[in-house]
Amino acid sequence: MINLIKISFYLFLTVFSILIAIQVWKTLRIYLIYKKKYGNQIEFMFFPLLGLIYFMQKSLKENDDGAHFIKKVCREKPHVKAIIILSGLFNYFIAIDNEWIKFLSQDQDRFYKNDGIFAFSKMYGDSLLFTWSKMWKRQRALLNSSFHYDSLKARVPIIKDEAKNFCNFLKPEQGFVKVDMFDETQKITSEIITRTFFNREFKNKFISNGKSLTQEIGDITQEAYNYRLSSPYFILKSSFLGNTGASFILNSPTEKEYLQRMDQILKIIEQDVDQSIQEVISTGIDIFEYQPRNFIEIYIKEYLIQQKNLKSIPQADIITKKEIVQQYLTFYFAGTETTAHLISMTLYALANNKQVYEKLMKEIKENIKQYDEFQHNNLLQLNYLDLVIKESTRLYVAAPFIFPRVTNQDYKRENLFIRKDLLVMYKIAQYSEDQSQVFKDSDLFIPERFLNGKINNPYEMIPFSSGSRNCIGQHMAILEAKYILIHILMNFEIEPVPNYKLSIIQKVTNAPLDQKLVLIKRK
Ligand code: HEM
Repeated sequence: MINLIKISFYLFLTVFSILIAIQVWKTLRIYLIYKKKYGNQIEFMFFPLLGLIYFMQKSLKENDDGAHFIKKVCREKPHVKAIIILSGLFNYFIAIDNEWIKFLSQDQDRFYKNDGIFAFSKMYGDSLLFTWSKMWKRQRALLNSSFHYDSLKARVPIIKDEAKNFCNFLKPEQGFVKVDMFDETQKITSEIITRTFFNREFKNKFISNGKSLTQEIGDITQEAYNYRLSSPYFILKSSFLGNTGASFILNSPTEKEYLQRMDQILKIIEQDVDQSIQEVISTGIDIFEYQPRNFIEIYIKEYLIQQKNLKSIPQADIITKKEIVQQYLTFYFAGTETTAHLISMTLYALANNKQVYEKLMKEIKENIKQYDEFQHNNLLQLNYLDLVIKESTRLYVAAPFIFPRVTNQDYKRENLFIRKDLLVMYKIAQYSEDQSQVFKDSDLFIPERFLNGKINNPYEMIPFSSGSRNCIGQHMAILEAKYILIHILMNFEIEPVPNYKLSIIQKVTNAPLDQKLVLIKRK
């Protein structure tokens, strides 16, 4: 018996050592190939197992910004075209050269996403953010019309209505108060996404332990993201099995708990999808004539038409309820925190830049008398607000780079070569100072900078990414930000928090460590 245990142990040790040796060799090979081909045009960084997460944490600790290590390379080593971060298990190629970023954003169909959070396929895998090829094309074509000017304009009443819930607990006599800006704005952006998707509210929807459903969607996504990046067990498992394989076999107790929580969310949302399907059917209108009023009805119309004749439809074109549920989750995930980030960081910038704040208030006062009466056309007169928001997306980028991509084949275009065993990303934040006059003093908040001439290279600043997989919701995000900011600025005064130190942590999106960003008082 003891001999058997001994033999099993040595066998395990041998197999484990071989696997480690293979990974070490693969990693070393990447280093040698790229060093030989590009020399100092590539910046190499290495930390065993943790790789990227280690450098983000170090950067946060030392520079109060999880992405500072990339900014540093862009500023101090202008000859560097890409950063390769090696960990032995997951090796990243991050393009920072504008020409290379252009190539990659133009050739997005050569890459796909198969990772992001633990069990990403369960929550998000069949949705616009993560699908690729034919399925992605079909979804993008179906959803594009919902983001056109007229569709967005139709959502203004919901946006205006929700904006009024901002800090509704604050009374004028309380004076200036520190509140969690991220949380307050996220409550609004989250309801806007839900109401525009389902045409009803999720405010009073709770999961079994009493937590709100939307809070749970945010929490599980964040926890599953952190787990994917930091659990040695999952990192090791997924390096051999891929994210999807590793998420569903040999599950640890934590993984089982995550999967159960995800199941609960999916089940509740599927009930809402069923309810919406029944609502459409019960109108009695011929489905071919039905005029969808929101995202879900666009889907339901297609879904019900397909159900009449499923056999004639190619597999990739069949819409499932799972896809509809995941589409809601994706809009929620992609559109809630990011837009809340834009609004709350703009408030932070205004509180800390008095001249900008006063100039913007003057513009708002001159053009808008009453929030309730203010029309969509009034927005066109607020040119300075445009600049303020643009500057906010530049300086306080919601994400420094795109989600990692993989490719089945080595990629080559002109002098750019990417091996298929690398995870590929490109920088979307603006970091280099020497690109043009526009980006002079680029750590300062100066909305007027965009009046100082032309940006030499458009790929230097692409907060919503670029190319075919750019952000489908970017105009909606800007529209929401404008209406919500105008409401806040007309009804509240803001001031900087004394001794506040901005520290940016990289969660699924960027976020300040201390979310009580400004002092705020109801007028
Ligand atoms: C300030 C707010 C926002 C920022 C900064 C932002 C940024 C981005 C970025 C950088 C991407 C590319 C990600 C990648 O390729 O890895 C993206 C994609 C996407 N965004 Fe946004 N986003 C914002 C708001 C929104 C909103 C409001 C929605 C939906 C209502 C939305 C929905 C999406 C979707 C569905 C994709 C995937 C598009 C595709 O792959 O075809 N985003 N966003």
